[in-house]
Amino acid sequence: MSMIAAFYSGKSILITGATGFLGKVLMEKLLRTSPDLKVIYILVRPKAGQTLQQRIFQILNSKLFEKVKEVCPNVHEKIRAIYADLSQNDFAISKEDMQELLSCTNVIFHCAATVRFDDTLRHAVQLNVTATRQLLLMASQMPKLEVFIHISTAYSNCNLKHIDEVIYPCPVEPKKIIDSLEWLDDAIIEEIAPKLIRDWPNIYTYTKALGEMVVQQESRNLNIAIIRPSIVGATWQEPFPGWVDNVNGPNGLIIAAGKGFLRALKATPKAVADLIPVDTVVNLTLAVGWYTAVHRPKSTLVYHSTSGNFNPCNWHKMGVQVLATFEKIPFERAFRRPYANFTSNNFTSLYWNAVSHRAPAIIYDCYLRLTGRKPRMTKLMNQILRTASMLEYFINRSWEWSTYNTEMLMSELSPEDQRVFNFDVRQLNWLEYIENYVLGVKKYLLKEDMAGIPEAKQHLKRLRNIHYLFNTALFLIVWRLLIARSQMARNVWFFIVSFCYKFLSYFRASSTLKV
Ligand SMILES: CCCCCCCCCCCCCCCCCCCCCCCCCC(=O)SCCNC(=O)CCNC(=O)[C@H](O)C(C)(C)COP(=O)(O)OP(=O)(O)OC[C@H]1O[C@@H](n2cnc3c(N)ncnc32)[C@H](O)[C@@H]1OP(=O)(O)O
Ligand SMILES: NC(=O)C1=CN([C@@H]2O[C@H](COP(=O)(O)OP(=O)(O)OC[C@H]3O[C@@H](n4cnc5c(N)ncnc54)[C@H](OP(=O)(O)O)[C@@H]3O)[C@@H](O)[C@H]2O)C=CC1
Repeated sequence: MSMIAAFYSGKSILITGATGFLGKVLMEKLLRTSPDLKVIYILVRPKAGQTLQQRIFQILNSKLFEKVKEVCPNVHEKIRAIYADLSQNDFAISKEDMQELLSCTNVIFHCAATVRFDDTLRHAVQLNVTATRQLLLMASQMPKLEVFIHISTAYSNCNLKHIDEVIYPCPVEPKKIIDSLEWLDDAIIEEIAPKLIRDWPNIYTYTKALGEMVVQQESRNLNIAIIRPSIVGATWQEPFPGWVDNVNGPNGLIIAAGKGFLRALKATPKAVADLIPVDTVVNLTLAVGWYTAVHRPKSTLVYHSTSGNFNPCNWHKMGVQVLATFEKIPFERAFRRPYANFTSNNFTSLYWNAVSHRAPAIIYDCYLRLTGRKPRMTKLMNQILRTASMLEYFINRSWEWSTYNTEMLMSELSPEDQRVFNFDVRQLNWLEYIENYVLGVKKYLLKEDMAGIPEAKQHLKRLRNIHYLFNTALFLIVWRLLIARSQMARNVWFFIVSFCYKFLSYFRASSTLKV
């Protein structure tokens, strides 16, 4: 019997961010491995015209939850959705709901965050710092609480090269920032933001670092642990390989490359691509929840959920495998044939952007205009290039994350727990994982049918022919223009023609001799 699964049985568990990528996989694994847990409270807000109930219904009826229903048929009864907006005071939770949460919760998983790199400082602080503080305050009023797990990011200290499993202080106290945001107006906040974030690459990583500091300062006598995942990718094994559901991180770029929009990326090929499958992060998170509740470490432990020092893969290897998978399982209706170049050189990157990205977009938009349609490619290309430039920081550097706590925990697990809650990425086969990842992007994000693969391959062949035709025509036009204007070009042309003629004559003569 798994000790971890047994620990969660009969428990009332509160999850924030349960509608997000990580939160869904966490909820799924909990319900599948501990179907007799008491209840999972999830703090949800209505979104995109959907009520709370509609959102939960959609999640629980998705493919991700198919396996759960086999072991936990009453899965709908196990989930209790509570209306909450984490950017509001007291999370806008009703008094009755708050009372229930305070009196019943045994375990908290705090996953909610704004993960946008370009969010406003005010909103990012509200979500990633103030809401964390508020949740800790709530936690301190929960008599039955056994453990509080805070999900941070391995990049919260990405201004350092070597990162230990400790909480690093930020130059400005989170409390001071929270207080000043109360009276400063938005324009001033945006003006001071770059000065505040200093050598952090964006507001997201900076506010996640502040969030960790808040956890340390407000921990009181709570039993807390922090998980720091690196770049969270599609599922590796559970509940099935390749599941993914949003365009964050590598996902959007894989789509852009597979559809032939993105053909070059400013990346350092040898830099470590520190991807970590989402199910690995979830397994570690659940194991940490159990360990922290049962062993009650004296201080707040930080666990790195990274792959680089266990089983490193670099961007070159990853890119090559992504491209190889596009050959086997192409995406439908590609704009151009998938091809990608990683370059770390600024000039080359500018060149590729002009020639491989902007020029084809402009030509295609001209074609759309001429055929009476609305141009859209330049706008889309600008969006992709903006996204790629926001991710550049992370694909041009390598970090070293120490993993003492993660390794210690691995050795504390029973063989059964090591199997059921496997977070040992040494066993991960990158080539297989990336192939499943790309397949998952096609199936679950793009919702493309596998039956369309032959047609997609045909489409790519047509694009290749168009490409050859275009290049030949371009070459002939340029050459014709050159010959018309330059004596030098004419000389070269006559030299080539006479050389070919002589070669052919010699070849003919020697073949006649043999006969
Ligand atoms: C020789 C060999 C060579 C071989 C070469 C082979 C090459 C093969 C190539 C293959 C590539 C394989 C390797 C890839 C490298 C991956 C690097 C990953 C690094 C990740 C680091 C993460 C570290 C930290 C991890 C963490 O700790 S946290 C998680 C990370 N957090 C994020 O990733 C949020 C980012 N995002 C935003 O920050 C905002 O999204 C924002 C972008 C500002 C837009 O913002 P905005 O312009 O306002 O646009 P939106 O309104 O958001 O969206 C407007 C429209 O664009 C869509 N769209 C939103 N996003 C994205 C996105 N990404 N990608 C695409 N589309 C997106 C959205 O669907 C909407 O479409 P629509 O609905 O209009 O149709
Ligand atoms: N994805 C990654 O690569 C990495 C993620 N992380 C961390 O993991 C955690 C989860 O990330 P991930 O699942 O990818 O992110 P998502 O963006 O997929 O999910 C974010 C979750 O937070 C919720 N949320 C955001 N704002 C509010 C609000 N005002 N009120 C209530 N809920 C809110 C979202 O709800 P809604 O659905 O309503 O928007 C959603 O459930 C985060 O803490 C992130 O920092 C760390 C490293 C890497």
